[in-house]
Amino acid sequence: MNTLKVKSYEHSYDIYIEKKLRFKAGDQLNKEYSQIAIVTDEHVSQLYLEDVKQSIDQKCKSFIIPSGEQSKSLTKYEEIQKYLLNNNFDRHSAIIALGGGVVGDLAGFVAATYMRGIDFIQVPTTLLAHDSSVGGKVGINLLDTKNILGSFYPPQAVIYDTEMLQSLNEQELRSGFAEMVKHGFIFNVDLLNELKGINTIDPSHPLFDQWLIKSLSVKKHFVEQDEHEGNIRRFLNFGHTLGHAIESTKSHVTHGECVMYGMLFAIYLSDCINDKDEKLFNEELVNWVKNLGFPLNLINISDISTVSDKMLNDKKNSNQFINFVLLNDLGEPFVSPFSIEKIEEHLKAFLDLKALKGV
Ligand SMILES: O=C(O)C(=O)C[C@@H](O)[C@H](O)[C@H](O)COP(=O)(O)O
Repeated sequence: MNTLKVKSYEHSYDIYIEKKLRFKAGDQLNKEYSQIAIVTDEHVSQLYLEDVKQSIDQKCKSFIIPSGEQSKSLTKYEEIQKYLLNNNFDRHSAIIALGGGVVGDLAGFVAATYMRGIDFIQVPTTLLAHDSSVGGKVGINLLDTKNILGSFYPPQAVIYDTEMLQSLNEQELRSGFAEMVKHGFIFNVDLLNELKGINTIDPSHPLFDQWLIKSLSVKKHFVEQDEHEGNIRRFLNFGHTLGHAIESTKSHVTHGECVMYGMLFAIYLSDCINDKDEKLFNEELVNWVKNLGFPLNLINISDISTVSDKMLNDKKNSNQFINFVLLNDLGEPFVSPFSIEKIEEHLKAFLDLKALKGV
């Protein structure tokens, strides 16, 4: 089995990566708990809840939430807390988050705050969750603003059965793939080049698990050095400043699709700042992204004021300046502050690019 150990202030934890791991998820729990609540969503529960439940030889209940981002809410947070309380979950109990980023973020935040913190274990079922299940960021949305209530609360373990990725649809695969590409852009250029060699996202590709491990290793690299995002962890937010703003205003697009669009803008912005002859934003990049099926028409001129308003709520901001993660070069991220007026100007020019308009 492939294992990555992640160091954390609280405790170190392992990421286990192997096909069919859901059938032996229970073996990776290294404690006897008084009770376990598996939090999952309507879709995943039908596919994998029984497999995971059966692998656990401990007292186990389940709580099922509606699938989708709207579940990352105060209402669902409160419902799960009440469920735990009404079912006498104590400090020696645990939560297993079985699902994608929504389940992991919500269940993790519940675990972080119930009785001031109980154990939680991430069992990611999506490609996107390779990113969200590692690093301890847990939280929910408020008033359409992404992840604005939350905490850093590392899991006890991440149990990743990559066979489950085969049940994802194209849009879900794209969503997670964007985060793998992000890890390539900000740190592992070899990974980026390998990913650029493919034109379909296929989790049964013989190298897919290895790419995933490389991507997880980039995440590990940043979170181990700056767990609470005082400095370099901000680089993991590449593409998210615009990405989150778009995501909170559109319902039909996924997190990763918005992040990919946000990365394209950040790359364009990097070129404007760097003023080098060789541009990072080029037609080849746009065509690759387009051929993978990423939507490149997520916003138009009339959306600019709405998304820039949303960007003002970004957690990286300081003194009304929007801190964008940009690239000096591939694998060389840095953070640069912009006024909202400057960003709006750049966004207008970006939307006017021929490469984007041609789609
Ligand atoms: O782990 C991080 O740090 C990241 O920024 C990774 C992001 O890909 C992830 O989407 C994260 O949840 C975003 O966090 P936020 O602080 O921007 O809400």
